[in-house]
Amino acid sequence: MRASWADLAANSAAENVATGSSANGVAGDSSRATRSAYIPPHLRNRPAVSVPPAPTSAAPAAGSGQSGYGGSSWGGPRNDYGSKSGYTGGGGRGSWGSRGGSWGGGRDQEVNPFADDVDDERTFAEQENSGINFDAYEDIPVETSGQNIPAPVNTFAEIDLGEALNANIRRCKYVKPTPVQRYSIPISLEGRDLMACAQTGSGKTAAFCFPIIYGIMKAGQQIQRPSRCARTVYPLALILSPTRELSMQIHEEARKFAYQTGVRVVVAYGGSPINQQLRELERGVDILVATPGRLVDLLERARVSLQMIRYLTLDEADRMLDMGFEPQIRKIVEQMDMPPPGERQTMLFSATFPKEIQRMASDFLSNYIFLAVGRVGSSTDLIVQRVVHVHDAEKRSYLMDLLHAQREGGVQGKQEALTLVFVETKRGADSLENWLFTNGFPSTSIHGDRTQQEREHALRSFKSGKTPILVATDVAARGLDIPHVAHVINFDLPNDIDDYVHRIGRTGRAGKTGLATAFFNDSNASLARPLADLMQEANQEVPEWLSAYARRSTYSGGRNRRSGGGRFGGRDFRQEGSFSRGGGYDHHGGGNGGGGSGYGGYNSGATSAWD
Ligand SMILES: Nc1ncnc2c1ncn2[C@@H]1O[C@H](COP(=O)(O)OP(=O)(O)OP(=O)(O)O)[C@@H](O)[C@H]1O
Repeated sequence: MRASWADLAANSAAENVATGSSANGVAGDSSRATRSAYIPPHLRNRPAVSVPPAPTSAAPAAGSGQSGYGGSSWGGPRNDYGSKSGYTGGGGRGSWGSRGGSWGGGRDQEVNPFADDVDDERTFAEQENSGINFDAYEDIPVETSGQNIPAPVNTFAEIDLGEALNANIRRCKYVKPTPVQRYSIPISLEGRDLMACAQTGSGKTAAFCFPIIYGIMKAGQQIQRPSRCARTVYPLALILSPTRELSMQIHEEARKFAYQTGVRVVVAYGGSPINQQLRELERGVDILVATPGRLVDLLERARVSLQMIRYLTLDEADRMLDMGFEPQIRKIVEQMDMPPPGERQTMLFSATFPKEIQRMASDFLSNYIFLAVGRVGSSTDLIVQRVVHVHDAEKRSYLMDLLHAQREGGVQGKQEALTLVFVETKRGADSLENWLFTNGFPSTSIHGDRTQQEREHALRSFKSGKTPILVATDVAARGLDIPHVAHVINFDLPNDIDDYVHRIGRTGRAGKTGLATAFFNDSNASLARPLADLMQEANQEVPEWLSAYARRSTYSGGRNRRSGGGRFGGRDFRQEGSFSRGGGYDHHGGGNGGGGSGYGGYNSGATSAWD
């Protein structure tokens, strides 16, 4: 068993144990409550109609006559909390308590989730999102397949998401939808099930959050939840992700999108005190973001019921249905009280979708649309990939050279740039972090043997630039959206090419450019061919020695057959003759159309980098 899988196994195991450790960074951040009155600089002097400022006092927006949803008089979805919750509905914008707020008397104030953005602005001069290079997305290949596929949109204005959500989109400084958003939001708004495969850093989180938030806002009062006997809560949407940090991140993003919409988002993940999470749940939950282990714990304690789930999202869905997580996911989705496919809406998202996983995932879906959004198919590809031949014994000194060069010249001119170094084992991470530190490179590490507090502290320290080098196992490979990661170094390469795709995707996000360097030697020979192919498809320079490795490697199939081929991280397995369900379906190639060779099968029995 590889240590990187052990990381996750450790997570899972820990999720079933309520630790006695003190409050973690997410929930225990007392400074946030006091920041709710602060209006960040980028929101000052804006006309109120364009971006409603954060509330500055306990006086709620609810009852102001403004509707949080499109102008209708929507009373908010909170019908299972009654007077106990302190939420009074009555206006479009429900308000919940800040974390420290008292929940029995009066109406609590919803904490402004945009307040933290100010910290980023102070640390890094460059601001995100508004400067996104959308031209790079113009020639992106897109494929959709399935029946009656809704048309894509070009602008957010074409989609009716309601004023409150639109205001949050503006607060996030999203000017245009990204390609995956252009296609998937109309599909999801029509209530269709979806399997979406789109490149790393292309905005999948918003793509699944917007329709869920809108759907809950729209359903509003019509949703009748069971009366709250005992202390069971009934979320309407469930978003599952494989790691604690990713769940925390999705929660933070979703809270921004749901700000002042009346939709309440709560997170539950292992390694931090369950009682605190239970308290948050008791205050009401519409959207529950969770890791599987902690959710199973909550379900077994009957503190959460899935009976009212209308929306189910698996982020990093291929990972969630991989061997490690599949039993837990099946338990949650098929063996508890969740409505079956067809009665709930199911959305699966990832940057990679092996065909065998697609086949398994189709159990969870009903008449779904497959969406593949490819990489940018030109030399403007956002991540520059380099691979260097380095023997194990020389890796440290090579790394040192790279870091010195980076310090002197900056990566792509960015002095403040962050560097993420992936290693194979937890011990290897500790050892490399220590070595870097003693050699004058402030660094930290994240892996499954560190406590949750240590992991969160490490991530904060890295994000802030205090320790601009993060040594990580695969626990940090998926989903984490850390601005200013300019360089990803695969000190140890993974066994699985899809893991490589996710790792390098920690840079070059949201239209920005990034650099990925891989240390390759004989022990990585099995990766030579898929790596050379991937680099070639992305218009990267493939060194002659790597091509020679690739030619020599006997191609045995298995996990390293990339399922997407060409410019996609995955293509609809139903396109293959073997698919027999459901009859005919439409198939559209968008952008530059299809193309790509496609590797065909995927051997679920093969070991992955997570094992
Ligand atoms: N329409 C948009 N305009 C500008 N920025 C956007 C837009 N949508 C999302 N973003 C930003 O793009 C970044 C990447 O988004 P996100 O983390 O959702 O990517 P992802 O596709 O889920 O990546 P991964 O596959 O690595 O999980 C985030 O910082 C997000 O705020």
